[in-house]
Amino acid sequence: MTNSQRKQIVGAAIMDSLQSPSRMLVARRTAPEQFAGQWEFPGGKVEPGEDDVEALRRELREELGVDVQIGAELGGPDENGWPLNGTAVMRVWRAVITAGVPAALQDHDELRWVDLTDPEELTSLPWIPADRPIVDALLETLVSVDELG
Ligand SMILES: Nc1nc2c([nH]c(=O)n2[C@H]2C[C@H](O)[C@@H](COP(=O)(O)OP(=O)(O)OP(=O)(O)O)O2)c(=O)[nH]1
Repeated sequence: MTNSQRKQIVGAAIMDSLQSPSRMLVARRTAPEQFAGQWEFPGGKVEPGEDDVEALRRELREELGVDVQIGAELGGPDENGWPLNGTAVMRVWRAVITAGVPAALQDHDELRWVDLTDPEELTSLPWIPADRPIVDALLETLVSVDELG
């Protein structure tokens, strides 16, 4: 399957700080049935004609009611990010909230700020299975920043 046939999804790892993150905002999906009750990075599909980052800003406004500053991308194994299934791939950026208080306005029934200093708080959540490698990669980057002091 070529890149143009794959659905491009964008997601945000919303943290309390881009420089020294200690908490991340995660969201529990309500639909479709196969994902309901599972945790994810807020975001969604890029619409035709939309830029990826623009799409992420729109999704975060619609779903959570927040504006964000977008930080560095968490690069995945694919040039378009992280493969989700046979037909979709997701780019993920670190982000911080610049306006608004996040609320589960659409697509989610719970939001949670998880403590990144206790990785188990993050890894013990029932994530969408395709997100597990992304969560692991994110935790790895936090460890390496820590080790560098
Ligand atoms: N937002 C998001 N979607 C994910 C993640 N992991 C994962 O497999 N997905 C899948 C679930 C969906 O099949 C797809 C995202 O579609 P979506 O339903 O959130 O997109 P959308 O808000 O634009 O939805 P819609 O317009 O179709 O209602 O990617 C993740 O961490 N975040």
